[in-house]
Amino acid sequence: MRLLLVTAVPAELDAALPGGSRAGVTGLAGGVGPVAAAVSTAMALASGTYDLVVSAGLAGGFAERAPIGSIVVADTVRWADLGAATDEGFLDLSGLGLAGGDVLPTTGGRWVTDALGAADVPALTGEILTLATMTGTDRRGAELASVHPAAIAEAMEGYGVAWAARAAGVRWAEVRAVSNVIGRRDRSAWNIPLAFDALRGAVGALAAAAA
Ligand SMILES: O=C(O)c1cccc(C(=O)CC[C@H]2O[C@@H](n3cnc4c(=O)[nH]cnc43)[C@H](O)[C@@H]2O)c1
Repeated sequence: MRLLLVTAVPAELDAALPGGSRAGVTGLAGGVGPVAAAVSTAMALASGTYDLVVSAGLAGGFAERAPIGSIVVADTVRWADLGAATDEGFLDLSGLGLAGGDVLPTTGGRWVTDALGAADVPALTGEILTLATMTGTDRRGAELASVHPAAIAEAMEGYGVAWAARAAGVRWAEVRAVSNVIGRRDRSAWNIPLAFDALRGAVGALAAAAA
């Protein structure tokens, strides 16, 4: 198994994969947001051969769905702010009569949950939203929780990684550690050390299964 692990920032990669690579796993800090993630992933897939791409890093967890320190695994990913904000509410691309922007079911999520299960790493599975704009108010967090009842977490890159992997015909998944509760931005309430410990454990399990 040749696994490409794509984080947003180098600190996430250092935490997830100390040293940047392991047998069977290549790490890449691809940048923040769906566009940087998609371009970096597409370039990596064009210059190397991989069986699975994993979008990994920190995430915000929806209150009472994914607590700080938990590992979340996507069964589907959705780019939740791709569309139009209208007086009648948010319209996604299909609501605008445009193609693209579909919810993407992961093609490598089962391999990931099996690998985590084999290593006794607890994980929550559900939809992970991709947002170009990180949620920073309680009002927006409550709105997203209501509109997306199956969503357990949000991050900023998963959909971009998935889009690039899908275009290249490579299986993909999203695995994250929850560092903060989605809502009013309060950097002091983020627990990055706890999330990084959890992320290191989860990625270690994936590396063991890939080796
Ligand atoms: O401040 C630090 O020390 C620090 C160290 C490592 C990473 C960070 C980040 O800010 C990572 C940003 C990255 O994390 C995802 N993320 C985390 N929480 C959320 C959220 O509530 N909503 C959306 N995205 C979130 C995201 O994928 C970012 O790219 C800071």
